[in-house]
Amino acid sequence: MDLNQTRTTAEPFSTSDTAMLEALVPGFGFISRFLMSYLNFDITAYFQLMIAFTIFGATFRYVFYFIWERFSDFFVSSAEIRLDDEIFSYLMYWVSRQPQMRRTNRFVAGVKANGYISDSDSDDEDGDEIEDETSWDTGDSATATDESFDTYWAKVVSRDKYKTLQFTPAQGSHYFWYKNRPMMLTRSKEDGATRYVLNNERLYLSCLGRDPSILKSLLCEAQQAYVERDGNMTVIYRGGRYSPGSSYYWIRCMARVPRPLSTVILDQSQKDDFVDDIKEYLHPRTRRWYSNRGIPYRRGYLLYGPPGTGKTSLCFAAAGLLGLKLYLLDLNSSSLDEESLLSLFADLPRRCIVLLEDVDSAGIAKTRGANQTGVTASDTSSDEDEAGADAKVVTEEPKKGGVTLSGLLNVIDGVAATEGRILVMTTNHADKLDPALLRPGRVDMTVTFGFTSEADIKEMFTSIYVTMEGDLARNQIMSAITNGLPPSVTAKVPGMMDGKVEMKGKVDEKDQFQARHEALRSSISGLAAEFAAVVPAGKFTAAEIQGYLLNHKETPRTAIEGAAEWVEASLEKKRAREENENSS
Ligand SMILES: Nc1ncnc2c1ncn2[C@@H]1O[C@H](COP(=O)(O)OP(=O)(O)OP(=O)(O)O)[C@@H](O)[C@H]1O
Repeated sequence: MDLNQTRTTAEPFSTSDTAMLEALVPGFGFISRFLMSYLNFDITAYFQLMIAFTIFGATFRYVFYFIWERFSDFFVSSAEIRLDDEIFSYLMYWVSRQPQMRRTNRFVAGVKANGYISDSDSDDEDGDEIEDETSWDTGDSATATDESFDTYWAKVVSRDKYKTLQFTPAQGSHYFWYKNRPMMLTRSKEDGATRYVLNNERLYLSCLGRDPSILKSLLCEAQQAYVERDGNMTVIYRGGRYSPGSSYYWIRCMARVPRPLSTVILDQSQKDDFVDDIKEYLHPRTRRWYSNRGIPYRRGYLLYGPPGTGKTSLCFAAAGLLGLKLYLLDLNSSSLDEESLLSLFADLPRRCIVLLEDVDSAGIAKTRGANQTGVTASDTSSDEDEAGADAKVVTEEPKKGGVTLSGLLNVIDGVAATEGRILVMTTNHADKLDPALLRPGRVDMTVTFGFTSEADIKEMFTSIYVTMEGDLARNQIMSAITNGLPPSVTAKVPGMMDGKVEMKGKVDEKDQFQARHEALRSSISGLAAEFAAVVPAGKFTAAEIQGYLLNHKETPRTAIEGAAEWVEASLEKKRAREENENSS
């Protein structure tokens, strides 16, 4: 066949057409020449057909989407879930646990449950810890030697190298069955998403039919699954950002075992007053009472005292006792501005505790100029102070970055401030705080923490050395009940000889534990008195005493013997620090 002739007769395009095609479809000339020379196939002869197919395809696609959209409007129910809402985490958590979803061939792999909660939130971690501990404990306590620890530790270390992989569906649509109904989950990134992966993601959950109740029931189930994994743990959120430059959210950071209030060493009446006041505030009649009188339903507390005296511990214990979530916010962050603060407070649930730690160091205390006077919460009820303070708010110069005092005051009790939350602020220097921050309505109760009294020291000692039921695996309770106490101590405890428990007949293990526990506790109280006689009252914080005792946590006798030396060294250090501070 004459190639030149074929080309001239079959070529329906002029040179300029071919040039245009080359511009539209890069490589067109090369492909067409290649097909012609090797396969003797003239692509240009079919070009019109191809264009017709393309137009048909595009039209079909458009029509298909048009019909699908109309169909969806009438026959599909759909729920949109946004990233900045907690329900996003509920659904991701639920989805990541669905066997059908685990089989999807397009997924996001990660070591976090869904990428929206922090590492420490890994819900399985605590469980693993307990499992490991139990498997270590189940050996005979007498043989719980270095060797068994080494085995346990090798297991923990090797497991920690491998974080559990979690899989969530990738962007696009995924289909699954829920309660015998076909469902579709679409994960998409909306316009405006930045290079940060997490920005602006949405989930769409759809089902056939105009009745959305199946979607609501799935979302409720997801919420239940998410909430149930916390059990009675105290859930802690912190105000933070998913990425630099993005907005502030409350990010769930962990769920911790609640701290019993009894483990916080503080005057019992102070503890009772604090907790009773919160309980009274949370009572539904109080809410009615506030609203009937037009008083904003808010309550604020100031926990004031030297570092390490138990302010945070009390707040955490109260949250655990009342089953409230704890929201932590660091006012020192320079990226936190007033708008973020407002939106964070607006996002708070109705009942929760917001903890602002060390408000004195947040910079807001120093923005009010030099005319500050030493003020405590009790001073603040004076109208004069209040008026003066509020007047100062108006003249305050806005700070560059960070939160200003007026910004904080607005959030706490401005017109747009949220109602129902409990605000707890802690400080080491109440005198540095502006009176406006401390006035009633913002701070309604002050709890003062101080150095340990003699009774506190005894209580700390007892709480460290007494064996608690939860400390040990069940089969270790009896043998380890002596808790390292030397025979000289345990021999004096009824029913206990040379550190061993006398078993008289078959007695319920738990009752025996209780009886021995009581006996041992009274014997430890003797040691506690000895310790308290050496450690002077009013000189040390609970954290300091706890720190010392933890160095001898198995050997109370050694702790008592070394106490005098520790007291002297610690007091000397304190004196030197004070002198340093005074001279500088
Ligand atoms: N009153 C207390 N009762 C029991 N434990 C305490 C007490 N005070 C401090 N501790 C222990 O000391 C450590 C620090 O306590 P915590 O964080 O509550 O002190 P803080 O007063 O909030 O300190 P800071 O002002 O530095 O934040 C914790 O491990 C806690 O268990």
